[in-house]
Amino acid sequence: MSDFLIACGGTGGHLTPGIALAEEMERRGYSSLLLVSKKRIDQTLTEKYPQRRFDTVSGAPLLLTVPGVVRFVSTQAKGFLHAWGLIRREKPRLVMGFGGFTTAAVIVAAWVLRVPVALHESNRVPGRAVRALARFARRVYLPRGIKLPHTDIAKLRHAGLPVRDEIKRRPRGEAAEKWGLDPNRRTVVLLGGSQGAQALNRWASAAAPVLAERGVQMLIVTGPGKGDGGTQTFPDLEGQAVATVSIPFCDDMAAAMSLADLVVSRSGAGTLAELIEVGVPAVLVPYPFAADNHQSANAQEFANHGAGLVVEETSLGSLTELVVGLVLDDERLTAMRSEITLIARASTLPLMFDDIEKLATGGTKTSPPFPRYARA
Ligand SMILES: CC(=O)N[C@H]1[C@@H](OP(=O)(O)OP(=O)(O)OC[C@H]2O[C@@H](n3ccc(=O)[nH]c3=O)[C@H](O)[C@@H]2O)O[C@H](CO)[C@@H](O)[C@@H]1O
Repeated sequence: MSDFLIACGGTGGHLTPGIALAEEMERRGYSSLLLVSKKRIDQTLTEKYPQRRFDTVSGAPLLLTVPGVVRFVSTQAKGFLHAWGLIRREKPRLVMGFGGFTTAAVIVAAWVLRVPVALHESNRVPGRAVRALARFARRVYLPRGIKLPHTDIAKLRHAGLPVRDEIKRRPRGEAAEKWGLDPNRRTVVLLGGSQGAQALNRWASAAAPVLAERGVQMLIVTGPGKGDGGTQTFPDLEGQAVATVSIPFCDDMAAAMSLADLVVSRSGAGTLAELIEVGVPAVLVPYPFAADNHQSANAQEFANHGAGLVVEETSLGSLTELVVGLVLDDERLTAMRSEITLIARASTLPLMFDDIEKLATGGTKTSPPFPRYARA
């Protein structure tokens, strides 16, 4: 039995908020089962949480080709049957979906079995899954200011993205030691989302000696399968060695962010929420092929708050100069960090958690207690 089934597979940006929700609900005395995909990133991330219960659900994104549609239908059907069995066995109070291709089958199965459903959209352009599934949900959580057309507004709430308990600022020395870096040097950390970003990795390799010359060290998270990792050193203007460390996957994002004076990153909603939690300014390079260009919308919002800058991938040629200027500019970095503190203070996450708990226990007018679905 699980109080919550949380469908959160497919990318790190879907999975980590699912873990964060499970952590919060555990504090409130509820159990959760997290449903993830069979993708390598899900398996890598889940290994870090042996104390949590995970299950895998089939699913594939909808590609508009004949094999793509066949694969979508067959994996969703398989996912539906599996989810049906799980819901009957686990008897959840609520099924929560964080979007993505593994959400659909689980949400539809829950709706058919009359289990309350809630959805969460983290991006500033709602994804296809959340748009299509909103009709089955009693509640849809959206980023502040984002609308979902054709959906009963009584269902909609604005809320941020839950981040895992471990995502807290840590002592810089401890973080530097983890990767053999110097706690007293300016540091740029490169992040490419959960899959890594080749274009940013190429930029970082070319920029590392230039940054080192100005005394700036780098930690580069290349993404799984996109590099072997290792340490290189380059001289600064006095001939002192400055390190650049590459790692394929970061299992301690709080430490990486705590070490950074400045992050250079893709603008997935997960990374942005974590940057806000740890309080780190960023130069954001949106993934240009994200659905409906949602990473640009995410990045623009972060920049509009004064927390960072946006550079399009087509302008990577100017990125090194911009990063060198910014990471050595104390006044600007301090101003950006204060803006981030203001964003963090405006968080409505506690309200969202209360609301989810109420939905699960039958406590709101818009969410009547589970009709015709009896908890055993
Ligand atoms: C290419 C693509 O479609 N990306 C989407 C994907 O982002 P994607 O999952 O790539 O990136 P996000 O920034 O949203 O989230 C990454 C998550 O993985 C964690 N992490 C990442 C790398 C690592 O080495 N270790 C680690 O733990 C991060 O701490 C974070 O929690 O889902 C997001 C949420 O729908 C979307 O906003 C993104 O546009």
